[in-house]
Amino acid sequence: MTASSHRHELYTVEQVRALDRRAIDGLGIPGYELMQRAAAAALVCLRQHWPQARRIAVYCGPGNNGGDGFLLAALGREAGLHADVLAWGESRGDDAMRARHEFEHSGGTVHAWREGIELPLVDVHVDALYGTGLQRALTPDVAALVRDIHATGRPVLALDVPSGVNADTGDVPGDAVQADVTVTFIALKRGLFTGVAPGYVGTVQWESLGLPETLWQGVDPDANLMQPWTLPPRPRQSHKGSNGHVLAIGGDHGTAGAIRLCGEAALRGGAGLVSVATRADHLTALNSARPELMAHDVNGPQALEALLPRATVLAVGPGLGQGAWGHALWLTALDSQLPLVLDADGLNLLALEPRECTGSSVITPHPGEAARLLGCDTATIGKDRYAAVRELARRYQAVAVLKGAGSLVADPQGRVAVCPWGNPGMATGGMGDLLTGIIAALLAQGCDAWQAACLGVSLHARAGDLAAARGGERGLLATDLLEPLRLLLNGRDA
Ligand SMILES: NC(=O)C1=CN([C@@H]2O[C@H](COP(=O)(O)OP(=O)(O)OC[C@H]3O[C@@H](n4cnc5c(N)ncnc54)[C@H](O)[C@@H]3O)[C@@H](O)[C@H]2O)[C@H](O)CC1
Ligand SMILES: [K+]
Repeated sequence: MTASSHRHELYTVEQVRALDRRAIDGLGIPGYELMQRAAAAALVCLRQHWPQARRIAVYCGPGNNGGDGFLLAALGREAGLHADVLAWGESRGDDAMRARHEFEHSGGTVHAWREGIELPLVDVHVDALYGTGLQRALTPDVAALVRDIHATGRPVLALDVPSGVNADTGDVPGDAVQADVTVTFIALKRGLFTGVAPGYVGTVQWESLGLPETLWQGVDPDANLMQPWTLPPRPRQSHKGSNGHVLAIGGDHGTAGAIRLCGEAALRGGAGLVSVATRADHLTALNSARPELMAHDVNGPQALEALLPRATVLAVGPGLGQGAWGHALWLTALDSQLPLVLDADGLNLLALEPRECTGSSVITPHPGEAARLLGCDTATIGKDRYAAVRELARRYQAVAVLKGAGSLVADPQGRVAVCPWGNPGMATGGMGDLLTGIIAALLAQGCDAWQAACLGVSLHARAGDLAAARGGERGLLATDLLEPLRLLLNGRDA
């Protein structure tokens, strides 16, 4: 493996510290050398992104993140940049203090930052306040500094982690630096890619600090970033029966749209046949809107059971409701032991009547549904999305998709994949119904639950990015994703 193969691997802070230790104790590279390499890599990154920058301000915190900042400022001065350094708190630790002294001995001046002082007018602000050592919300004074930095309107380069972001979970307990670029060292921290963190990191640039491959031997990443991929082209002799039959179940009175979106997404996702089991009063609308869907009036479990023999995959929940009708269909679907995707009210019913799912099942909760499924509040889910998605998969013995910025996929064995695509325009009604249909379609085409969930989440999010790139995020509708989805599914997005 080359170092670049770590570009998609995500690690916990504890693992990164272990890699740190391995470099220092195992490879004999002093911690200070790592700091020097981090500073040099950060300066290269700064010059790449802002080649015209002449003046920088570096805000140094008390630990080694601050140490990186002092050395970056010293190197910047050597390279002809004007570097203002403002330090918050006394430097702790030999390396950080040594770095501060190196900056001062190079002729630099460290200004003690205190609340209310005027920030220097610069081209780029460098955030070297906190990195992986952040343990709690920023103190009010540092939070005020962060707001002052944002108020200047000048770009921000964050060293290793934007200060205020929990590098392990992606949670931001208070304020945090809003970076344009985050240059992160040695390994990608998993917290940079999920929860609220994606809104703070800007462009993430990974720097290996030139450490040898041996460093990573025996250290398995905690999670992996999804990469663009799609299904291989269809065999020429395909026929509609060879790509499965999705049966979408839902659409109680007044919520026909959800199950229609799910059914249509299953068609666009490549399923050979798609049927919809729903209320009688929706059939006309469904047939006229999308005649390729086979719409069935099911008034109860018996009517649904009559449809099951022809189905290969179930999509259960969009618009299902939690009344007697929906509950009876939900129970029949789960008892069928067919591969299934559970979403929306299908998940709310599961939270009320918890049970393990069959082998090939995928559950797709947003944070609120996840909270109900785990018996906690939504804030707890956001505090550690990795723990939440792993618990969902374990408890329900299904592949779990925890939706939201940086959607996560976990299997019951604890494997986790992170989606690096998607945008705020996708936070609108119907997007979840689409995802359910896409995942069902991929199951119907032979993907196992893990593949179907990962590919479905990535295609859905990439389609959302393509659609937003065309017309903007505001006003993005679920149906806007259907055409880009088809392009991506067929590898035609380039
Ligand atoms: N392996 C690598 O990736 C390298 C990491 N380097 C840099 O070192 C930091 C980690 O340094 P550390 O001293 O452990 O912690 P921080 O500098 O992030 O934090 C400083 C210190 O502050 C205290 N603290 C934590 N949270 C708060 C808070 N909310 N309020 C006040 N004080 C707080 C705590 O005691 C911390 O220890 C890493 O990010 C990299 O930038 C190496 O230099 C290069 C290789
Ligand atoms: K930082």
